[in-house]
Amino acid sequence: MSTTATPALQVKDLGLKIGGATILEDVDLEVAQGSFIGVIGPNGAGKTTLFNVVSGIARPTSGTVHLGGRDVTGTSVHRRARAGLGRTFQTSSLFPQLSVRENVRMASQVGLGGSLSPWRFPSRTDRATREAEEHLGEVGLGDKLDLAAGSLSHGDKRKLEIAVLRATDADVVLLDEPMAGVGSGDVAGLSDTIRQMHREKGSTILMVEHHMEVLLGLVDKVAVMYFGTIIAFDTPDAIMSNPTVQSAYLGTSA
Ligand SMILES: Nc1ncnc2c1ncn2[C@@H]1O[C@H](COP(=O)(O)OP(=O)(O)OP(=O)(O)O)[C@@H](O)[C@H]1O
Repeated sequence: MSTTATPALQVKDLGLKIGGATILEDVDLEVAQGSFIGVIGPNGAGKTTLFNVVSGIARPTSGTVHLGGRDVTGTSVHRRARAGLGRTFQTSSLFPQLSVRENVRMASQVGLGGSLSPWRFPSRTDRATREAEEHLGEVGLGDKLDLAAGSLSHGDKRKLEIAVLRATDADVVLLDEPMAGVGSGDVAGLSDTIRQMHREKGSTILMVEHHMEVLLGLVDKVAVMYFGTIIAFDTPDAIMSNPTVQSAYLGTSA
């Protein structure tokens, strides 16, 4: 199989049972390299759980996860991050007391192959700082480098998370509701930032987002989850006119 034909991410027959409850069942998804996939579905459909299984936070009870053709099903979160997987969470994962620059610099340092010990690779640390400032300029936080991350507005925190992701140099990026809690004035800017990350870096992106207008404006394909499984995976137009999707999820208000 040629490299370009290898999917960036492949989940096969994925299942997760917790206690007596089936959270995921028979989830199959093949994501081509460089594509941008939206993941939608009603509350509790299993979207975040799928991201948790893909990133290694949760272990599936059946099925496999492959990243770039490599089986990572039993591996740790850390190992998957090293294999090029990055993600954001519904709630922020920033270091609130550290500066905006420092949050991204640490990610850059790791992305450059260094450790988190600044005294061990001083030259890399300098490069990491330069890169961090570049990424922060790209997301529109160039004038907030020295502020504590915790003092930023919600919209700016989400931009900072995107800058952190860019710095980690992740090939496959999972964005979990990046627009949640973002004010209407920040939605377009954040959406542009995500689009830019996808286009310039060629990252493969999977994004859970309830803000349908934003999602449909960004993605190539949409996966629809319903009761722990994927009931449709197609282009936005095909999804919007799919009768199964309409009756299961979108309803008459779509
Ligand atoms: N650790 C757990 N223990 C028990 N049930 C869980 C656990 N994690 C998730 N669930 C259940 O699994 C189902 C799927 O949850 P999940 O958060 O993945 O849904 P979601 O599609 O992301 O929802 P939302 O859009 O509201 O974020 C829910 O019914 C949830 O209560």
